[in-house]
Amino acid sequence: MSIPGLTLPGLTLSNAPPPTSAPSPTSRTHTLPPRTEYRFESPPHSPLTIKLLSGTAELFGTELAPQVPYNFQHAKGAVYTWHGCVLEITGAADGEYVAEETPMGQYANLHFALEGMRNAAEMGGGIGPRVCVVGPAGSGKTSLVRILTGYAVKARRQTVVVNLDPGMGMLSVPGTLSAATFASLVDVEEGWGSSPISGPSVVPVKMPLVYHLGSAVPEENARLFKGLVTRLALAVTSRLDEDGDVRAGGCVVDTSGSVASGKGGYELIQYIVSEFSVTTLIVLGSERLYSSLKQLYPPGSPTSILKLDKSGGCVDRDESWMRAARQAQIREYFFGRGAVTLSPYTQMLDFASTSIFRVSGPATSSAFDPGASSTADDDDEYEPEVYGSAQDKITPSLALQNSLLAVTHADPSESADEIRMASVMGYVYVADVDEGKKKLRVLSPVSARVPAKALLWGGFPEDVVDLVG
Ligand SMILES: Nc1ncnc2c1ncn2[C@@H]1O[C@H](COP(=O)(O)OP(=O)(O)OP(=O)(O)O)[C@@H](O)[C@H]1O
Repeated sequence: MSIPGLTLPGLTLSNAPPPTSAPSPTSRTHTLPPRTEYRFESPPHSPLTIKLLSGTAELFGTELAPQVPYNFQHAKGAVYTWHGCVLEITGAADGEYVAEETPMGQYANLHFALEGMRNAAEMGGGIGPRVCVVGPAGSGKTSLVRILTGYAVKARRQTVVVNLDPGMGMLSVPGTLSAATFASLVDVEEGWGSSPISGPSVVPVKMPLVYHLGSAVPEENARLFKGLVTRLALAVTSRLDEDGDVRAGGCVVDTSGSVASGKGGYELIQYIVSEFSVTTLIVLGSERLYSSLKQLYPPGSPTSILKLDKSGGCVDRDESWMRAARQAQIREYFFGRGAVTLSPYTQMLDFASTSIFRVSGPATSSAFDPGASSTADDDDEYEPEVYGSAQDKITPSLALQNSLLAVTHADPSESADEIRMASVMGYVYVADVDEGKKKLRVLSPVSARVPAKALLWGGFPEDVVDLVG
């Protein structure tokens, strides 16, 4: 047990420890005193393996099972211990050290405060805390959301996690916005774990609701972003309203660092807070942001603001690191990871039977204007580019090769805006385009025919050139 008084359901069921083996010659051990963490950066091409030999430890809020090797490749992270532990590390690290100063005490206190709100909600039949984490890029927002989710699961809560940072996907590919209820263990190695559309998983899978934003930062597509935020918020709110198991758990929303940059007077943060009726706004790593938001949400407003320390372990990731991480996430979506190897399904599609819509150009419909009443639309300094309408049905060409297509729930006959705003069933990868035979060879994570729905192409994430040989 990492945190006194909490139990971790399901761990032994999903991660049975293998027989203990003698340490390999390349391995080393680290003895961690209580309340310290082992921080590591694993290289892109060889795994760093961490095994808990004794004591208790957790990675971003999820407890490590004893004697189980966890593999990390092209990853940065920290294993924290409340009561002390011994770790066995195997493989080369790009960087590793044990840190004594961490904000984990603050994060645990926040968890207990949220538990208090959840208990009160349970007693009164109301909805639990709606938490939103904001801060600059690399300030540790996603890590904190994972920690809060892991602790909520340990406390036997069900919490809805919402990812509004399209830079990396949650239970999906990059370029998406998504929401999922976490009632079971969060995957230690894989971040958020697997969704059913990408095959079996060692830990229980979560069913995400996914939308295709198709850009890396919300401002590139601010209007569409708002529309999708509204749709996600409606879905999450109705889930919280209707599902008694989830209601008290509330939700935790992760955001993109770009919305904290101050452009437009934090208009997108205000939009998110209002759509999700956020009760608790957590600011990480920026005094300026905290001070500005305090003016927007003074004491007595329904949203309370809390500033927490950024972990000294948070590391900046340059564009080439992020690009490699995105490509790895897409590869895992189709092929799985580590022991869970998936067999994606290849199929041929006739040009005539596909309805592919290019994502580009300004949104034209006046009906699609979810942010029209927003004050910042009048802000002269803030002129977000409005791209993203599903405008033209295209004839497949070589330009599609190596790209992802979002398979939406929309029928091709629906309006351009409905198609653009539709939720996504999953993604297929265009492995080959034969313009002569008018056929596409696509890779799909499930062995079923690609349904005759509207497919979206373009934008972000970038092409993955060597996904299939
Ligand atoms: N305590 C820690 N020790 C080591 N690495 C850490 C620690 N906390 C976070 N990191 C790493 O730092 C990087 C940035 O953290 P994180 O992704 O949580 O930040 P973020 O604010 O969500 O970033 P972005 O806005 O760019 O998505 C990640 O690679 C994460 O794994």
